[in-house]
Amino acid sequence: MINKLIEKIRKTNAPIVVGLDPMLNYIPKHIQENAFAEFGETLEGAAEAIWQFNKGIVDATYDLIPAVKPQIAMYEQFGIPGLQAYKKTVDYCKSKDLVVIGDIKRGDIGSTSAAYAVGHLGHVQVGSKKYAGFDEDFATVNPYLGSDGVKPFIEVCKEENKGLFILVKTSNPSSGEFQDRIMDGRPLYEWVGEKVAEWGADHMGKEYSYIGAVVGATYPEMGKVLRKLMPKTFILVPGYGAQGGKGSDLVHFFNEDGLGAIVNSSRGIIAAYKQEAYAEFGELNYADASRKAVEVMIEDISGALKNR
Ligand SMILES: O=C(O)c1cc(=O)[nH]c(=O)n1[C@@H]1O[C@H](COP(=O)(O)O)[C@@H](O)[C@H]1O
Repeated sequence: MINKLIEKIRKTNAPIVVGLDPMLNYIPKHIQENAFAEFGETLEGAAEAIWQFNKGIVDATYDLIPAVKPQIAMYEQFGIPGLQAYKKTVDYCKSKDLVVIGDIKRGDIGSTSAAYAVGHLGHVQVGSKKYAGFDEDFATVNPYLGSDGVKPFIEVCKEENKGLFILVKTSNPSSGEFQDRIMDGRPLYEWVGEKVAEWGADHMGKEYSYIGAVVGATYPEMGKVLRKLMPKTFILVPGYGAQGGKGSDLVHFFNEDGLGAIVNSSRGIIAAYKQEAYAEFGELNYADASRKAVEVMIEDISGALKNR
């Protein structure tokens, strides 16, 4: 799957991911009203609204981008109907040939991680039959429980030709509270980065490993160090746009081959129509505003990479 992701990045010339993180307050009124007219002001109504909203964005952007990253919490808040909207979104994006990164941030003791891995990336055995669960292409993993919490995910990726992005240095303001703590002379995130590179070395695609890392756009200096520490690791870089990351901050997340990173923006794309810069589109044309925001993001990142 890492090979497909790289191939699609080359084809689109866009090392970006659109984060499908729908909140009801970003969803245009006409979509909410239609969904509520059919299903009432219920969890089913909310789930229908987020699905219709996502479909509009995917239809307007799929030809420009290699991948999407639905964040499962945004769906889980609407209970079972929300999870059904998550699955519908995953399947629809796959039908549009997009690579789907399930942002599930799981990680537990080995046996529980194995169940998470099967449910999201693998197939579960039911009697003589096997079934896929959510069936994303990649999943995000929290490595805090150590190797035995991560390895079951790696095993399933190997069997199923899937991939991971493992949290190394997160984009949020307090990520340093634990991740930057110095242990044996180096920050914890470097130890984690080194471990991710080690896990990845045994699980290579053609050019990069299918065991990737997550490093926030909001910490460009740390990104530079981690890029060098994990040369064959693909880095998912969230924190662009709504959290303040810009193209010029991101050049060192990429290798000399122009590859090695993929930058996520969620609110900056899906709620673009709410920004002054895209106000001309209006609420009805929210998806066109998202398309424009994708074009601007691609230009910002590729411009920065050209000028480095
Ligand atoms: O794993 C992630 O994707 C992630 C890691 C991280 O360090 N920071 C981070 O923001 N994310 C996710 O990336 C998305 C960022 O959303 P926006 O700030 O709206 O672009 C959310 O889905 C977050 O859960």
